[in-house]
Amino acid sequence: MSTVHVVARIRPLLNDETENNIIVKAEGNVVSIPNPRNKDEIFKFPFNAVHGMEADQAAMFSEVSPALKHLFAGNDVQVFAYGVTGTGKTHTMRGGKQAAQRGIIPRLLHAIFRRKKELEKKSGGETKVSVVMTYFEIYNDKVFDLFSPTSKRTPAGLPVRECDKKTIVVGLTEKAVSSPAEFEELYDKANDNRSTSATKLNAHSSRSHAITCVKVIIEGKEGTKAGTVSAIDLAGSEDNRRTANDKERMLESQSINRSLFVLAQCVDAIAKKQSRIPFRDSKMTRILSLGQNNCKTIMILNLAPTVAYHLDTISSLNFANRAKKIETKEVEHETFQAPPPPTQAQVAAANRQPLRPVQQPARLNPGIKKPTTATTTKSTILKPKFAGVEKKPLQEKKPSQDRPRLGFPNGAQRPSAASKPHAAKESQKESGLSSIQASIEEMKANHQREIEKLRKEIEQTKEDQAKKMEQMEVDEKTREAKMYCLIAKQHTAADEYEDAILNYKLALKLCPDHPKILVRIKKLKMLLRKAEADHSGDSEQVDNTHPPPTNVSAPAPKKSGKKLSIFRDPTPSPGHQSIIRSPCPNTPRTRQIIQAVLSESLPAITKLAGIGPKKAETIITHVRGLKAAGQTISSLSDIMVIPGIGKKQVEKMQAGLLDKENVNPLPPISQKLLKNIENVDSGSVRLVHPDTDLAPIKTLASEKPPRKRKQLYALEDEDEDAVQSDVSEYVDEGGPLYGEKSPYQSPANPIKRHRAKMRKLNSLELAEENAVAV
Ligand SMILES: Nc1ncnc2c1ncn2[C@@H]1O[C@H](COP(=O)(O)OP(=O)(O)OP(=O)(O)O)[C@@H](O)[C@H]1O
Repeated sequence: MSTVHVVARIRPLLNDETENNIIVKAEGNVVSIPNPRNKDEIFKFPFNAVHGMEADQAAMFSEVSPALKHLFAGNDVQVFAYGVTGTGKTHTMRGGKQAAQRGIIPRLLHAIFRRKKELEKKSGGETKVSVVMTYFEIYNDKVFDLFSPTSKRTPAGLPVRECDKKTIVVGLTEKAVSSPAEFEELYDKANDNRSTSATKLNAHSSRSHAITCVKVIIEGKEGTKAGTVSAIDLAGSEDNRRTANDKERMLESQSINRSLFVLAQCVDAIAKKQSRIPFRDSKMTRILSLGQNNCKTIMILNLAPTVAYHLDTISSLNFANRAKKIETKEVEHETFQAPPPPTQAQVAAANRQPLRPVQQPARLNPGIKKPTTATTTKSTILKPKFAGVEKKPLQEKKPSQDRPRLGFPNGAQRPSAASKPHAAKESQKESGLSSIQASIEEMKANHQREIEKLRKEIEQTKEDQAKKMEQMEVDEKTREAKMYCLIAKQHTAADEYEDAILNYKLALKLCPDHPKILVRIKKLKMLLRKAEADHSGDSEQVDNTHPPPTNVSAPAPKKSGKKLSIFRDPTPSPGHQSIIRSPCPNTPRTRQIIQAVLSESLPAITKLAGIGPKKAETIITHVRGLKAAGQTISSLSDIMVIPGIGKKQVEKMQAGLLDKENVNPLPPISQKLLKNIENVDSGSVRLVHPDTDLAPIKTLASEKPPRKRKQLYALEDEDEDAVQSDVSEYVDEGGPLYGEKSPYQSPANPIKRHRAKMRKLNSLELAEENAVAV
């Protein structure tokens, strides 16, 4: 009976690691590491051997080579490397290509072939040694043959079966190997099939547990015996907060961590001598069957020296501390006569010995004797001298002679356990205590990490909520500002610049310093100033130059946008043609409505859409009242306030006019223009604003009057359009304020406006020509 032989190896510093970060030290056969919670307290973990950073590959193999004797005696040997990712497991087991860098597995094979040669030579050819090999990996809890190409893999992997209480991988390729060179070739090729990837912690991280099984069959005079050495390069546990793994790597990592967790649980259960050991919870533990295989087991504990791995290193040390207590019985295989050539199942079966926990031998393998108390005692006595953690403070405070102390000063040697059984017991107790203490520390640290994580998550959630609230506020403001802008546009469309400015100012309060709103306000203010300035001058001009139409009084210009009007120069010089543009208060449609209203004529007013005789009478009464008070109607808003006439009614009137215009083949504008041209006197052009109610001139009806009307409308509406279009463009630009199109968007887009301008120029030229011709 022997325990698992645990050898710790501390890897050297990597390029990105510095000496002042070293915390793990090799002191004889003890690994020392500070308590993560209290740096002054040093934990000490004794093992069968400890190799420091300077240890080479040959030194590591020296820990394994004695097991060759057992192998050639027909025993099984198991070597496995355990440790966190990036601690040097693959380096230890496989190593590099150069002879000095070769790891345990190639060195084992070389040693096997050397011994084979010696044996065969010594026996004078009577003994024949053959070597058969299988190599497979457990990736995401599935078994894949590394001797067969990855393209031949099935998604489910190879099945694992229990046969005669042994774990067998069905369908593995067995390769007979006759020389080290042949092995090297096979091994290198198979390693290409192994699942490795770059992670943040290791550029060539093993994503699987790789298991190399080498069966040595010795045929001699006395019969045949076979021993198998299994070398296992376990994948490393990973802290996924540090790996920055992607989705695929995370899945691998979860599988790796899970299988290692099950392994730790198995080790715990074995150490506590529990009846149920959860081997079947993962394929790796099923195949590894730690402590159940009656074979010599060597565990290489790979450690990183730096503080970055502090907690992981403590976790690994605890695991190894428990694993070293696992007892295994080395059972020599029965020698048998004339063996048939090994079948695939037999080779696989031979990879594992009958498994049974030492404490329940009868249950799993009734053929093997239950260990006696004496055996157990012997095993206990052979426990390492240094057992567990040294607790300096405790030791200094309570140096009582009567009470057993919890630790020893650094470097102090406990008397040999074999010579002093009482001391050995004490040492065992202390070891147990210190390992419990280390576990508690580890648990505390884990809890602390969890709490930290939760705290961060809560903070993050709070931050997110605050951001959401802020965003909601901004959205609300934007919505409100949008509304104000739309109202402002509506006012702009109705030439109510003051109201428009007011609404833009309200929008500006919600979106301070918004450049486009500022520009809009500036423009509107300019327009307002101009309209006010024009108001006085223009009304005089209109009054002077054009008497009001017979039945419609002229509209009074209100604070409104600049409109273009073409009128006769009051003092034209003979032979001189002049075209003078003057601002005009309202759009033609608005003016038409105002004219009708001011006409106080029942038929003219009832012509307006939605106005019946009753409403017309109300309007006439209202207008007369105003006139009596020395006031007049000068804008649509003046009409809106007439009792019984609201905003909707005015919109109806506008819509009605629009419809009429669309069906009228010869609208008054063109007629007015032509009449004026006809009436031109002494060579000067007289183009009037098309408000005058003139009779149609049929002779010139062929000049596509609707187009002319449009041209003039475009001409007159140009500035208003520009404002509207700007607002629309503003909306179209999808600035922070405006997400949707305004229903008040200008009908004329920039191209149309440009075309209208061109048409306007053409029409003016045409008008001039016509005037001259007349
Ligand atoms: N003893 C050593 N001497 C020199 N370099 C080493 C030693 N041990 C490890 N390294 C280097 O450390 C790095 C990580 O080693 P390795 O890939 O063997 O880690 P691992 O434990 O197998 O990681 P994983 O579990 O992710 O596969 C490699 O670059 C390796 O060369």
